[in-house]
Amino acid sequence: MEEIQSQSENYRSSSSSASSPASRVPSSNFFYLRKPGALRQPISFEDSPEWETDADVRMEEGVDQDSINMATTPASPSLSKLNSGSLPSPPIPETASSSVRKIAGACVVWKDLTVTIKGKRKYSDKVIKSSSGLALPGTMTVIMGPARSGKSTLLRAIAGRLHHSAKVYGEVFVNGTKSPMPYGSYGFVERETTLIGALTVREFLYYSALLQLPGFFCQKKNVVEDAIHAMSLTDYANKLIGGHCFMKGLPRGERRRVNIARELVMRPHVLFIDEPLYHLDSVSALLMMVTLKKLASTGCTLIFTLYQSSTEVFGLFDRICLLSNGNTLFFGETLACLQVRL
Ligand SMILES: Nc1ncnc2c1ncn2[C@@H]1O[C@H](COP(=O)(O)OP(=O)(O)OP(=O)(O)O)[C@@H](O)[C@H]1O
Repeated sequence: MEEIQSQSENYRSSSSSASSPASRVPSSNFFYLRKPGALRQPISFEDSPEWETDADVRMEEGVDQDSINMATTPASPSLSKLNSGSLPSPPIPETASSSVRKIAGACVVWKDLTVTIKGKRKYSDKVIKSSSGLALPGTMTVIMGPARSGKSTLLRAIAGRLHHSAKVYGEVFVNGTKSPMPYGSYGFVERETTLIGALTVREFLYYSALLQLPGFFCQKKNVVEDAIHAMSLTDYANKLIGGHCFMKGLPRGERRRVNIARELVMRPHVLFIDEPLYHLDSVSALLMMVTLKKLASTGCTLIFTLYQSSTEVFGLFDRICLLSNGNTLFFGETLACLQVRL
């Protein structure tokens, strides 16, 4: 809890100016109800969320990808421990992370989040009870727990994407500012999404970029190629997504990667994923997690839910939020979780 408090203060002072409205917001027992337009204050990111500015620079100057936007992100404090610890963690190819474009992640802090959801007549019991935690740039934070423990609800509450029948109490700070994240600054991958089976992976991502992003078509080519590269989809880029009628489709793992790549074309600072390993076998799950780890190493803040994980996959997480029936049993570094007796 002290870590959460200090990180929140740290980012508030470093990312927001002295006159930031965030410093004027009462920090305790503040009723946080999401309303359109309410509490809108600019969130300070280390680089601009306007992706096309960077694309312009790269196209016009032909600069190497890594030299653009070398925003420094705090290294994962627990990664070194994990690698030196007893947990086996699969090797992450150095070349892959070094060739992927850098993204400035954001520090996300949630404090005393409580969620109630309206049933048929009245607001039900609390689905999430006073949960607190944080996710840092360049790290993977996982929300774990048994079925119906409230994982998806907590993820949605942090992202500000709960249904209007839900009431949220508590606070969420992004880089020290209590404000909904602006369009394009974050991505949210649903558990099950629809892909267009008649298109190839590359075509599908182009269409997504065309629909989601402003700017010229040629600028979007770069972000699409970046997303394909980041999700290790190069071998599948020209293959049909398929999967409808009698057409054989991409394997499940690759379909999930396409879902995530679709959000990556926005170059989000924070990426939320509901169950990235949904319906994946153990090998695909491990490969997916290694890809996500590489993505996090580019600077992006990753927050996702998981129902279960193998030991190898578990060793890749930086922080874990353990839920049971809406209660947060544990929040902290993954290694520390193994030493706690619940
Ligand atoms: N829209 C809703 N209306 C009513 N109750 C809901 C709604 N969404 C979630 N709940 C309730 O909140 C609780 C937690 O649901 P949630 O989907 O967040 O859990 P979960 O841990 O993600 O579960 P699973 O992994 O099985 O999807 C459940 O008891 C569920 O019935």
